[in-house]
Amino acid sequence: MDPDVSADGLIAELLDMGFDFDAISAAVGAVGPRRAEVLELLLGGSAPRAGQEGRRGGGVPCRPAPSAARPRPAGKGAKLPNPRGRLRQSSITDHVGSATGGRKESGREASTSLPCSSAPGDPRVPVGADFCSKLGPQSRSLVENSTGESDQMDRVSAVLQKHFGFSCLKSFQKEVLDAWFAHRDCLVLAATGSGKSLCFQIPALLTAKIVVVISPLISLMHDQCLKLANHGISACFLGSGQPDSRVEGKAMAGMYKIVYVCPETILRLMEPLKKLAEKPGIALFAIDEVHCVSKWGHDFRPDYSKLKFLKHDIPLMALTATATIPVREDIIKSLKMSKDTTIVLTSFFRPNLRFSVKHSKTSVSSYGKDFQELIGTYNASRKGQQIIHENDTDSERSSYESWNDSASDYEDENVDSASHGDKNVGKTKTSMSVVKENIENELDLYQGVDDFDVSCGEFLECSRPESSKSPAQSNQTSSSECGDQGPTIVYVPTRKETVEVANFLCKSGLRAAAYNAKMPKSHLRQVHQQFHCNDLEVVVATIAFGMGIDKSNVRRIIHYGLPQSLEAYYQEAGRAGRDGKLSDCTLYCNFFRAPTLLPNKRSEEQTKAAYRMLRDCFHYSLNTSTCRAKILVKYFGEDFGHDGCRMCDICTNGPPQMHDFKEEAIVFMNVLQGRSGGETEDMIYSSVPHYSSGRRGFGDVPNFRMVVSHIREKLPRFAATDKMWWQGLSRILEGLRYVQEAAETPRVSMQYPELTEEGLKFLRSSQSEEQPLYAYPDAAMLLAMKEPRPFSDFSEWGRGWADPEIRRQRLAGKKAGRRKRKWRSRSRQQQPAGFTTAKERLAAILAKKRKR
Ligand SMILES: Nc1ncnc2c1ncn2[C@@H]1O[C@H](COP(=O)(O)OP(=O)(O)OP(=O)(O)O)[C@@H](O)[C@H]1O
Ligand SMILES: [Mg+2]
Repeated sequence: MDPDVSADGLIAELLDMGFDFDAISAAVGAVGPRRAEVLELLLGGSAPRAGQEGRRGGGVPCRPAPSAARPRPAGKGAKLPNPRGRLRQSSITDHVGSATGGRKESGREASTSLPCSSAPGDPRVPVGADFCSKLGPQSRSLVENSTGESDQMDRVSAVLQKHFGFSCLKSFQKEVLDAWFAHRDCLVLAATGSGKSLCFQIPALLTAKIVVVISPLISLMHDQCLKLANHGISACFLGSGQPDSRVEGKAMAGMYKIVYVCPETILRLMEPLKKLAEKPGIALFAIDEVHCVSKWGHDFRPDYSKLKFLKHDIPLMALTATATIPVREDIIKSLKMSKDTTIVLTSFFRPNLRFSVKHSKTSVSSYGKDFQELIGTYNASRKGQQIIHENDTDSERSSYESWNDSASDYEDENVDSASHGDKNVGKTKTSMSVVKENIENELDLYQGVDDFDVSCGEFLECSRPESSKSPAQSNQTSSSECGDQGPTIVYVPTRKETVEVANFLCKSGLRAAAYNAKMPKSHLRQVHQQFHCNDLEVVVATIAFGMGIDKSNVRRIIHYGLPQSLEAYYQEAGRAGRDGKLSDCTLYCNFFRAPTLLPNKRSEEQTKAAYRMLRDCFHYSLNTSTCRAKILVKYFGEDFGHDGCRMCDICTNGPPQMHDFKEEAIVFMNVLQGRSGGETEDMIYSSVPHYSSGRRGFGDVPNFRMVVSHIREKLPRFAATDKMWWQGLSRILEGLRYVQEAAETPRVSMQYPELTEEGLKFLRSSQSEEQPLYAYPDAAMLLAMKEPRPFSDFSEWGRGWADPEIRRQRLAGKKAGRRKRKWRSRSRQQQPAGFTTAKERLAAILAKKRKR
């Protein structure tokens, strides 16, 4: 049992995990501030206690993770090899030499003690033994002659068939292995799900040396180790959270064929690694998800950038599916990869992924509408099974049972500009800043690998559990528990939302679970396992459940809220359809709310890059005319050969009608230029409120809101136009290079638009020429046109808002009103026994703390 902790500390921790305050207070009230019990209550009694692998009642039995929580003690032979010298580059002759004669010395037999069998396809055959019998003395000249090449491929094929059950390598995998055989560094840029892992796993089977894999997430390392163990390959992962220090010792003694290490840990392991390079030798350093090396990448991890020391005499293999061209250049530079590095580049296009984007407030109030289809899909596929959502006492009900339905509170605090329009600009802004602060605190970021430490990390090779199946089939076959629908991953931006959405889906009868970095490790481990066993229909996760996760039958990826970059989006979408079957990737986002959320710790340079990535992502969602797949692969520098994917919402629905924006463009640009809107003489630059205030040091450059307000006020025919519509126009004009952002750190939406030379030229020529300016309206413009909002309200509200006194009054009124509503709605709810006491107790604790 977890030790008792202080109540407020516990509350803070649980809030961090994303649980609702009221649910926490009720749970604490019921069982006292005891972490394990409170967690168990919040997780609906399903979370196993530390070290205990459990499963939810009624679910299909899952195979327990082999040795996941049961590290074996180190064997007697687990001594560190003789420390001598620096890392020396291995060569193919070394590999073969070791394979032929070095097996005994390696000390690895302690863990590869399974009998050598000549039965074809037996995964338990020690690979080195098989090679030596096959290759004999000729093996030393493998690189030099063509016979050698075919021998290499024979060996690869044998290993591939035996351990992985695949009949042949993909051509890019062959190229990568060729580079490794030729002892060259290699940068592998290949689509998600294309099979990059195999490129560094196979070398471990072709030599008696060790492959060291640097990987950013322990959940990912866990995933791969588990699979390798099932394929008869010993592996382990090392992290600073590794509870069993013996695993590290054994790994550094060469007892596992593949050692996964997080970048933080490898820096600490330099000395033991040198010894390992001496004996039994390191065949390869692989850096998976290598985009984390680059600070221009979406998941920059500072410790990755310290990996350049790996550039010793051992080949480097760096792999990623989501690196833009600048990121690739940065990777090569940061890792000091050699000049003759082989770059293996495949198409990033995933032809079986069907992309679409939908507008949604993405708040509690829209769950019902947005998840209706998903709920219907699973419920329909489980015809005959009882749908649970009406039965509160059912044992399979939500694992995130919350005692309050705080939807109304939530909505109060998340005023949505889409529904209230510009007249609520000020109101929205205040709420947004509150929300922003909360969300920033709740964002899951890969700051430390410990967050994701979900297992003990030793995976000894074992015979295949489902021997009749090929490993390639093993996670496709038992999808009956997900109906025939395959599981879904819902990605949400915050930890709180993981709990809220999972709770909602559970109440609707789905087998759903939340996953975020702050949740207890035992719970994360269980979710992982249930997901892989097809025991869960939906995992609602933050980015913590993203990179590298390989499950073949994921049929749907739903992003409920905008991701922070297109790289992250494509990476997460890439979890779908890894079996090649048609799968859906749907992004729900609020077209009316430009995202503003950025990671907390960042330099100015990173802030700019983060805004740029966020902007690209927002523009992707607003696109109405270009094939989604085309935009995505183009983002990664690929020229999309086809017209379109013929599957995404754009390809199937077609673009909207083009519109001639010339008139509006001239009005907008004239105002930017400080001239009249073209009609009324008094509509001059200086009359725009705050125009010449020089706010934030942008001199006379106008604020976007004021420009729009000015246009609407002065030109009655534009009175009903929406600011978002004008933002859309500014995006079109920015695309044409007629306007640009004057702010030094451009946000997602334009804030301080200014005319460019091109724009001036256009304005001049527009007076004489009749040329139209045809363009496709974007999704926000289309929506704004569908729901026009009158100007007068905005004008009054906006003006009032500009007055500090009025603003103070309004804010005070709004706060009081919100508090009142929240209190009323809470007291209306029926609280379970003990709630009042718990609340009082908590209030007293918090008050006491505050006093101190
Ligand atoms: N030669 C092959 N033939 C058939 N299937 C293969 C082959 N190589 C790999 N696969 C399968 O492809 C799937 C995806 O592999 P893997 O996880 O290595 O992809 P990845 O490229 O690393 O993707 P991501 O970028 O998302 O991490 C795996 O289930 C693997 O078994
Ligand atoms: Mg991978």
